[in-house]
Amino acid sequence: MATPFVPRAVFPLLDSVPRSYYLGHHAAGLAKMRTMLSQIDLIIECRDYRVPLTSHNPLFEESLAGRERMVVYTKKDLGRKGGEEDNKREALLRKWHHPSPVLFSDQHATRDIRRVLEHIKTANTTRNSLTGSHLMVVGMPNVGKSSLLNALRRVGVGKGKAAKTGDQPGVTRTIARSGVKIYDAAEEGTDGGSVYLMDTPGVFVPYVPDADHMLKLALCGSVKDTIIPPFTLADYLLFQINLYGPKVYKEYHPPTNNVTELLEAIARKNGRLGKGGVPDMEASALWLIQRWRDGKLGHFVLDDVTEEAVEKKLSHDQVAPSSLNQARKAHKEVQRARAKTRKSSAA
Ligand SMILES: Nc1nc2c(ncn2[C@@H]2O[C@H](COP(=O)(O)OP(=O)(O)OP(=O)(O)O)[C@@H](O)[C@H]2O)c(=O)[nH]1
Repeated sequence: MATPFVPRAVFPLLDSVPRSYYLGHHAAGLAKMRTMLSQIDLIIECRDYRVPLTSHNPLFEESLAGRERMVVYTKKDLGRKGGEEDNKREALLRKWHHPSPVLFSDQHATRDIRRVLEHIKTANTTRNSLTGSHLMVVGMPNVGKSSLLNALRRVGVGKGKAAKTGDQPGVTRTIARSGVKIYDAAEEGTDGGSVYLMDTPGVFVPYVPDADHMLKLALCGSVKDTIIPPFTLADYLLFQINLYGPKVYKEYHPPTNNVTELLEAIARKNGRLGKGGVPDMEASALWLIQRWRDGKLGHFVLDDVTEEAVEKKLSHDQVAPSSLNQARKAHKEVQRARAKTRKSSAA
């Protein structure tokens, strides 16, 4: 009888995975957001539904404190299975962010977008009806900020796309002079002014605590695909898929923990062969990753959201170095300590 498949319980901690992706336009964007804060009535913070804990950026807490906030978990369609587990997770996230409202959205689901709009309007009735309300959408790179802005505009004022979107991070790099109208009070005949939403560039955390965080964020597209080798990322994806359900790739290979075997099978089936019929592993790795990002290899959440995990995250953020220089220093210290350990064990 064949032995049952056992997925890997842990993924090896890889020292080679970079732990920072804090770019010039992230820092510049954040600095600009800070200067604009006094004109902003409400901040919409976007986080990725698939990584609710990992896509939390303490920089926003630190830099944009003191403003009313709403948290929107984007790309719900890619993470939600539609069961009790999802309800439990969502309840926990609501508790975590209380008293800020928490919403979950799929950019194409008009019902979700309408719900976000309703919350915005409720907050808006208490504001200045002459100048209107000015909102800012913030979040990690590629989390779906511009898409949310476009969806709110579509549902709110029935107009087309105003912000450029794309499947790689860094499409929005600057902040426009004025916001985009997403609600017209005169047209609707309501109290409170119209609502304008300002798009901002995605801002990455200065320094992620470990390789696992970086791999999750890279899988969700917060990091450019050139930063982590596709083979490593595909291996991490396979590790995650196997925990969820290894049958999703059954048309290519039976359940396996060996990414080389799976990528070779994909290359053969998709005809991605190089000279002499050698499987193109990189092309297959990128294809596998993209297929998951498109929601074609299962819908699941990469973070394990429990009371304990939320507590841990909160206490880590409180003690973790948040400034970039401190973060770099801490990273170098860790590297030095590792090198020292390696040297002494080699001696
Ligand atoms: N499936 C799904 N995809 C989404 C959703 N929202 C956004 N996306 C996709 O995610 C990718 C990134 O979306 P953007 O709106 O450009 O993300 P951003 O946060 O503005 O990105 P930056 O410019 O890096 O700050 C695009 O390919 C979108 O089509 C969603 O609700 N569901």
